[in-house]
Amino acid sequence: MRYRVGGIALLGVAAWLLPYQLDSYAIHVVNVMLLYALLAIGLGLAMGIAGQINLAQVAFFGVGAYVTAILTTKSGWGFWAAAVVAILAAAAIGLLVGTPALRMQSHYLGIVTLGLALAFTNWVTNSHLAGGAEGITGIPRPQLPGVDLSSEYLFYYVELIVFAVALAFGIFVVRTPLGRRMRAMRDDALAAGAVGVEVPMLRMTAFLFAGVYGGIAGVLYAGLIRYVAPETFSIANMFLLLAMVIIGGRQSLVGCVIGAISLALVRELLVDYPTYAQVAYGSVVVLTVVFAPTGLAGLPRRVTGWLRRRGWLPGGAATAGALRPFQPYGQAPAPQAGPMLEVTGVSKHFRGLTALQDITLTVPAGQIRGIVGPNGSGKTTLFNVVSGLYKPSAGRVAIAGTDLTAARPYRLAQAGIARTFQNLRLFAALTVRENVLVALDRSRIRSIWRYAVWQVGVWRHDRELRRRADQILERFGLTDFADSLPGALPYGIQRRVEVARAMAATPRLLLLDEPAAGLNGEEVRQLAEIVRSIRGAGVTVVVIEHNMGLVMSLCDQVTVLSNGRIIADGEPARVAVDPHVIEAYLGDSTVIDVPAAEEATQATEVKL
Ligand SMILES: Nc1ncnc2c1ncn2[C@@H]1O[C@H](COP(=O)(O)OP(=O)(O)OP(=O)(O)O)[C@@H](O)[C@H]1O
Repeated sequence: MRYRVGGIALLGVAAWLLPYQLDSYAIHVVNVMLLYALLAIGLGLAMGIAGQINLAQVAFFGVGAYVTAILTTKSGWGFWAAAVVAILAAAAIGLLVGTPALRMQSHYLGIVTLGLALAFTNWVTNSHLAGGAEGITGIPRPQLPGVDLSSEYLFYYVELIVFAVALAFGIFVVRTPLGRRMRAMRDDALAAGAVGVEVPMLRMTAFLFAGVYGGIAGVLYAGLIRYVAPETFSIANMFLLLAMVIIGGRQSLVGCVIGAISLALVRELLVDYPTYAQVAYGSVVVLTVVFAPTGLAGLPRRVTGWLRRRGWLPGGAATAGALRPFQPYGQAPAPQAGPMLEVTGVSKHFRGLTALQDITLTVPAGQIRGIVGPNGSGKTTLFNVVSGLYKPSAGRVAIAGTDLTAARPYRLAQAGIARTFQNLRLFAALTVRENVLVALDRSRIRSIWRYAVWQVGVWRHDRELRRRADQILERFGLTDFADSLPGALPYGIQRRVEVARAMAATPRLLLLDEPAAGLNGEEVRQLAEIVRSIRGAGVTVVVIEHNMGLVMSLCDQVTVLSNGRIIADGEPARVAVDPHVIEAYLGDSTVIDVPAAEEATQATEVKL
């Protein structure tokens, strides 16, 4: 930490003294470089951190610059008043461009945002108001009392301060709950929604940030160059910006800055060879994507990892440590009597296929309900409908008496549903602690104003969340793995992390989708203990399982699905000998071998 503060102070001093070493052309180059760095931070936040492909960053830049130019030259506004409106306009355009992200993602979103950026370039090229292809000249010099901003040397200091604040703010966002939720959304939007992350609003927030950073860069550009023209905001420059972010490392804001500065320098060196410059950028991007997908910023970690794997560097076993015993929850008073989950007449059709047909079931509060059935019988589809991932084609779902049919996953998570997934959906680029932290955080997107005006409050909230996350990790015996990435851990531990993450959301209803899949006999025994303790803490549990031993020993009641219909429902022992059930599983009436409850969780599992 001390080294880090020292390093930052040293960089600050170097940046402050830099103009003394530069001639007037060089300081101009540095000023333009800082603008690119600002744009790259905005793009890094939206694309690298939040995973929203944004090819309109150059248009946000243009909106900032053009609004300043138009208001100052055509309406006679002062520079700073125009600057405020320009940044607000860029933020609004950011939100507008972001709306397609509510419906589409990945390359589709890229194409749409690129289209909107092209529309902007076309508009400014053809608009009388924006000065057409010639652009707008005569933007007044920004005034600051006692500072002559017509000097590029002094303008550098304005840019430097804005840049330092913008970078510090970006890093603050990334390291606190908002950035963590954005990273979780980037890794797995579906799982993020299931732990209560307000995915649609968060996507818009990412574009809002991109718009604000673009707008600020645009205002500074207008103040620095005092002339705007369409070619500055062209698609070629958008790709240059994209290259900066990819080369630097889009998941690190410092990486984005390094990329922006490096490529702006290369651009300067190749300014007399524009054809070669394009080829050079393209080649460097391809080489980066192939050999260093995490960009320059990720290189040190990749190199040290490589050296460790070869034994040339000591330590580094991310998974070192032991899974400790689970510490049971305290006994909570029995939850209020009445149904926790009511599914009434639910059907789900996928084009021609009927995955669920008229499903009606009620799970009383405090019960452990098993859902079993042959492969493809509709169990996971039922979970997906209950947890809001699928809209039912018909029927309704109510949680504790409140109708929440087809509510969005994050709404259902906020209403008290948590779930795990059959194929484990942990946030791969977040540590185990961060996975738990995302679920713990109940703050709503409407409180993001605190990031702008009350950072201390955000920081305190984060510290409190970390304290609680460590308690949860301790309860689940995961303390030793708090800083590991989930992918580095054995499968059984990952399954436990997923249960811990679900419980961090303090649910009333926990849905476990095949929690014993891939676990050995001892791990299954521990899982049963954990689930019983969770129920003891007042949480209703619904569990999909193929391990009949576990179902028999754990569940109060079992519902059997076959071909999307309920074919049996009742006490485990009765259901297991139901001829319909046996027929559904085996296609004949051979009685299935069900272990007695007490030996049920032994390794003699009956896999159905
Ligand atoms: N998104 C989807 N699009 C089309 N068909 C789907 C979709 N999701 C599920 N299905 C189909 O619905 C049926 C039920 O699938 P589901 O995954 O719910 O079964 P399951 O009982 O959970 O099976 P398993 O035990 O193998 O997990 C299957 O035929 C499956 O192919």
